[in-house]
Amino acid sequence: MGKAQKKTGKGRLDKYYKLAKEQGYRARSAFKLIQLNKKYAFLESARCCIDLCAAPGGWLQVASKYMPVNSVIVGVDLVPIKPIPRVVTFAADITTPQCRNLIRSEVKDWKADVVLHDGAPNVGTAWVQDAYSQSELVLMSLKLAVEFLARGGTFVTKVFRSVDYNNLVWVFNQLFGKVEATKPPSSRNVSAEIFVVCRDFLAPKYIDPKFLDPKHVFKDLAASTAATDKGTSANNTQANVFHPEKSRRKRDGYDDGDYTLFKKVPASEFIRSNDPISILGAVNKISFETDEEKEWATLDVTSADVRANCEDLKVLGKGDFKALLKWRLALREEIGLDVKTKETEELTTEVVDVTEEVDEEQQIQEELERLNAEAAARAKRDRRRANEVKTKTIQRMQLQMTAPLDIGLEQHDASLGVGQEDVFDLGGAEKSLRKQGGLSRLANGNLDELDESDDDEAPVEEDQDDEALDSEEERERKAQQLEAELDGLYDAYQSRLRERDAKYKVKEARKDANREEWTGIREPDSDEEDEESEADGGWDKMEQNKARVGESDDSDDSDEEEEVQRKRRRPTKDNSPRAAKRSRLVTKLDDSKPTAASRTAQVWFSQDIFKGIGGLDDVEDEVMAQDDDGMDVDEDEPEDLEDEHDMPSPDSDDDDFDIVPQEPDDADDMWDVEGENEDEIKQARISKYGLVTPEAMTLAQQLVNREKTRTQMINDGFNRYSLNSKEGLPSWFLDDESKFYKPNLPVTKEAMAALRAKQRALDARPIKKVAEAKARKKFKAHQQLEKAMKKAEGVNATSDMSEKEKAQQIEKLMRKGMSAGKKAKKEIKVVVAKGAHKGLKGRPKGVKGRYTMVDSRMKKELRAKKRKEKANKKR
Ligand SMILES: C[S@@+](CC[C@H](N)C(=O)[O-])C[C@H]1O[C@@H](n2cnc3c(N)ncnc32)[C@H](O)[C@@H]1O
Repeated sequence: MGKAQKKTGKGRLDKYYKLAKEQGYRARSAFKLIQLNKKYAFLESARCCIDLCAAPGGWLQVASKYMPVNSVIVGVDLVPIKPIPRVVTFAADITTPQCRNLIRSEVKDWKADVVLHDGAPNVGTAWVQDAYSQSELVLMSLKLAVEFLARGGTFVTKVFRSVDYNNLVWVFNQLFGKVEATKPPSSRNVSAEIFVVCRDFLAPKYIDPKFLDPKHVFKDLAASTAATDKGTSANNTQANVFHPEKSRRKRDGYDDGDYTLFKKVPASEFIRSNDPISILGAVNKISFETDEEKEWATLDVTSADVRANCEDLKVLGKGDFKALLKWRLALREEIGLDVKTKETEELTTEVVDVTEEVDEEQQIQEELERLNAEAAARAKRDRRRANEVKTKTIQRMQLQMTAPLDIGLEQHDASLGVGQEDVFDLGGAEKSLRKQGGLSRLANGNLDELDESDDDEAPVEEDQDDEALDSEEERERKAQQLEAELDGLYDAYQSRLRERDAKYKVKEARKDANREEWTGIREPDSDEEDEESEADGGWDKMEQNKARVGESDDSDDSDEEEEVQRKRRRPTKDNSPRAAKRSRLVTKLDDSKPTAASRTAQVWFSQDIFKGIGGLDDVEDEVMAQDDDGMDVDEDEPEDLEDEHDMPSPDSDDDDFDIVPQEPDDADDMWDVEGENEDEIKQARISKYGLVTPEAMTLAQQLVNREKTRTQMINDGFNRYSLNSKEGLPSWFLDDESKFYKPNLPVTKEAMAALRAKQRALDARPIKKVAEAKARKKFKAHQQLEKAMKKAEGVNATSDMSEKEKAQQIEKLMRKGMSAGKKAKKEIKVVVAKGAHKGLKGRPKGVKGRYTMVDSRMKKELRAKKRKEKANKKR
C-alpha cells in the first residue's frame, strides 16, 4: 500500500494540487481525467462531450483543451460553473427530467461521443446512505449517458468501492463492449473512489428499464452486506478490541438497516457467544437485565471493575478488554458452560495471534501516519519557536533594547569565517582583556606592554573612569576592525561574483582595451620615455618611477627631472577644462562624504599594527588636512602648495602615495580633451546615453506633453529615497540599497513604444561595411558623372559637329555617366545537371544567355565542407 495521505489540512495540498494551481486548472481532479484520457484516449477524437456533475469545471477545462476545436462541450452541476471558453454550462440536478431536457436543448439531435461523470454527494456522517446515493447518482448518469451517447461512445464514471460496485459493473457490461475499472495515480489512496471507463457503447434499440432502476440493480444489497460482514467490518471490530486507542475508518459503513450509534447487548449474549471479541468491538454496553444476569453480576468473579467496564465499552483499553474476556471464561466455568481447559495466559497468546492477523497492512499504514504526524508536529514546533525568537528580537529592537546587528546574523554563522567569535563577542573579549588588565594599555597603544603582561597574572589596579573610557575605545576599535573585516569579505565576495559574471568580464576586457589605447595626459614638454611610463601607468611603473626619482636625486640633471615630476603631479590653478578634468582624475581624499574605499582604508590603517610605520601617519594626517580648494593652486606657487596642501612633493618620502587613480566607471570622462567644455560634454553624453531607460522616456514624455510640470518633477524627486543618509553605512549595504531600494518610477506604454521605435531605427541602420560600400559607389558615380560632363564640354566646344550631332553625343555621354555605378549585373542562369542535362557537354537545349551547370549535390557538399573546415579550425 502506498504512503498514506492526509485527508485534512495541508495533506490535501499534494503534488497535483500544486500542479493544478500552476497549470490553471480549477480542481486537482482535472489530472484524473488527464490520466484517464492518457490511458484510453477518448477525448482527442470526440466531437461532443457531456460532463455530468462538472463543478467547478476541472474536467471541462481538460475536455476543452484536449478535444478538437469546434467540438461541443456541455457541463451540468447542481452549482453554477464559472464560464469556460468553448463550453456551455448550466445548473441542474442530474437526477431530474429538467436536466435531461436542458441537455437535449443544448445538443439538439447530436449524439455525444463521451459522457463524463465525476459526481459525488457530500460524503459525511451517514456513510452507507452516501455510498448508496453515490451509486444511485452513477446509475442516473448512466441513464443520461445511454440516452445521449453515440454508438461506440465512451462513458467515464466515478464509483465508490462499496457493495454496489459489482452490480454497477455488471450493468455496465450489459451496455458497453469494454468495461475497465482503474484508479488514476492522481486519485488519493485514501479515497474509496474508483473510475470505470466503459467504451464501445452498444446502443441497443431497447434497454430494459430495470438496468437503470436502483431498486433492481441494488436489490441484493442486504445480502451482499451480510456477505461482507465477516470481512473488513469483522476485522474492524476485532481491531477495536486489540487497538482501542486507534480510531478506525468505517470503510464498510454501518450494518444495513442499523443506523444507530449506541449498541447494547445483554451479558448472556456476550458470555454465550462464540465470538466475544466481535461483540466487544461492536457494542457500547453489556447490560445485566434478566434475573440470571443480575445474579452473575453479584458473583465473586464479577468484580466491581468488570461491572464498571461493562457500562461503557468505548472507553476501555486493551487491558480492560482482556479482563472482560477473562471474566467471560471464568463465568462460563462458573456456570458450567466450560470445563477448565485453557489457562488465561493461553487466551492472551491466542488474542495476540488474532491481533496479528488483523489488518496488518492497515497497521503499517497507521504507523506511517503516526510517524509522519510526529515529524510534522516537530517541524511545526521548531518553526514556531524560531518565529517567536524573531518576533521577540524585533520587539526588542522596536523598543530600542538591542542593536539591529542581532537580526539576521547567526552567532555561529560559518559563512562569516574566522574571527567571528571575537567579532560578535566584544563583551567577552573585553572581559578577558580587563581580567588581564591590558585593556587600558591596549587603548594607550602599549602593545609591547600588553604582550609582556600576557604572562603576568597579577591584576593591575586602574581608575574606574579610565577603564570605562578604554572599554569604549576598545569597543569602537573592535567594531571598526569588524567592519574592515566584513568589508574585506564583502569585497572578496564581489570579486568572486564578478569573476563569474561573463558580462562583467567583457566589460573589463573593453576597459582594458581602452586603457591600452589611453596615452595618458601628456605634458607638452615631457620626453618620450616619460610619456611611455605615464601611459603604462600601474603600480610597477610607479615603483620604477619612484626608484628612478630616488636615484636621480644625485644625478646632474636632477633638478630638471624633479621639475618635470612636480609639474606632472601637482595640480595647477589652471581653470581650463583640461585641468578640471585632470583634477577629476585625482581622487579627492578629503571629500566630506568618505567613499567606501577610503573609509575602509582608514579603518584598515587605523589598526595598531600600522602605528609607527614611517609615513603612514603623516599620510593619514595629510588626508584629513586636505581641503576642497586643494586643486585650485597656482602652479607658480610651489612653496605655498606644499604648505597649505598636502600634495606630496618629490622630495618627501610620502611620494609613495602619489597615486592618481583612474575613475573606474566611466571611460568617457577620460577622453575630455583640451578645448571642450563641460556643457558640451554633458550634451554629448545626453545625446548618446540620454533617454535610454523607459523611466527616463516616460518622464520626458510627461514633461513634453505637459502632463507634469518641472516643479512637480522636482518635488517628486524629494521622496523617502532621496534623503537617506549614507554616511557610515557598509558598502555591501549600500550596494544592496542601490539595487533594490529605489523609487518605482512609472513607465507608460507610449514610452516603451518610443524606445522600441528608437531601437528599431537603430537596428535598421546598415552596418559599417555596407555603409562604406555605398559611399564608395556614390563616390565613383560622382566621378564618372564629372568625367562625362568634362567630355560633354569638350564635345560642345568642337566646331566639326552640327548642333544636332552635338546634342546626341552629349546625351549619350551623360546617359553613360549617369548610369555609372548602376551597372546591372549580368544574369547567369543556373542549370542543374540532372535529368536531360546530365552528362551533357556544351549548351543545354533551350538555355539562352550566360549559364552555369551545377551539380545537384554540389551546393550541399560545398556547405558541408565549409562547415567541417570551420569546426576543425575551432578545434
Ligand atoms: C467531485 S465534484 C466534480 C468535480 C469536477 N469533475 C471537476 O473536475 O471540477 C462533484 C460534483 O458533483 C456535484 N453533484 C452532486 N450531486 C449532483 C446532482 N444530483 N446533480 C448535479 N451535480 C451533482 C456536486 O455539486 C459537485 O460539484
